[in-house]
Amino acid sequence: MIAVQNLTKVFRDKKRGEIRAVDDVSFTVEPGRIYGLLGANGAGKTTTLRMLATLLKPTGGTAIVNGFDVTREPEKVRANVGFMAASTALYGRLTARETLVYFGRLNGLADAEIGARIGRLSGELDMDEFLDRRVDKFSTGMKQKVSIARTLIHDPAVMIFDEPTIGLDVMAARTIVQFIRGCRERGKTVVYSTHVMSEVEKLCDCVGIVHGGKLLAEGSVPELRARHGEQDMEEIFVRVVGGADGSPASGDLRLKEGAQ
Ligand SMILES: Nc1ncnc2c1ncn2[C@@H]1O[C@H](COP(=O)(O)OP(=O)(O)OP(=O)(O)O)[C@@H](O)[C@H]1O
Repeated sequence: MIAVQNLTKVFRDKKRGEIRAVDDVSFTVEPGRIYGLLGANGAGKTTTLRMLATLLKPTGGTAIVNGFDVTREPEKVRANVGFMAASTALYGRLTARETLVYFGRLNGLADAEIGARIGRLSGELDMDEFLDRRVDKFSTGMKQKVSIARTLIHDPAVMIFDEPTIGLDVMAARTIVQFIRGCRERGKTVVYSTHVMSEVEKLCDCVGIVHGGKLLAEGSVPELRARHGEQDMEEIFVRVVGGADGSPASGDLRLKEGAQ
């Protein structure tokens, strides 16, 4: 489970001054659920996920991940989390299998366990055909699959994906969406960031619309549709974000405040 309360991250930038990248954000994700952070470039998605994965320290607020506090117990959080960053790099000279063995050992797994995990992940992510080829010759989709498998080699309870299908073709993206659904079925707690509306519709049990570091609206896709009297997620997104930018206020802010 993930419980985020009033999470805030302020960066101090020489040129831009104080940037509230994440501003008083609260949400929870239960095991067996997928929470989607939906936002445009610069909304604060990556910063939120990096704090959950203990790669950045919050300026304020708390985040409890699988029972551990990201600030006070970062090692325990890391042991229970798999974080697939948009910028995950791979060693070009290793094969996919060597990469996974390497990260499995780094996570303290025994070789037999690593072998079993590779077999399972490779099947689920459709990697069998290129498992023993060098990573530097891989397509973007193949690399992304290796990145995901590498991130989840220790079978963590909490899985965090930062825009996992960005730049992928339809087939590779489908495999990854299918894979994330499978994680939910196995009871994992999944947080996922994207700006692709159709993926949110297909995948997320709950969607949080973020903009300017703030969580402006939250709910399942059917709830958001009913609240706005609108079927199209893109239209709902534009209304929520537009409301925050000064056009006639959307009801979401008030509804969220009312719910707290
Ligand atoms: N290390 C940093 N120093 C200063 N500002 C930062 C830093 N990291 C992020 N920011 C700023 O914080 C804000 C939120 O960035 P973030 O990367 O979290 O957004 P995002 O929603 O993930 O966007 P994208 O889809 O482009 O990845 C942006 O204004 C960004 O420029």
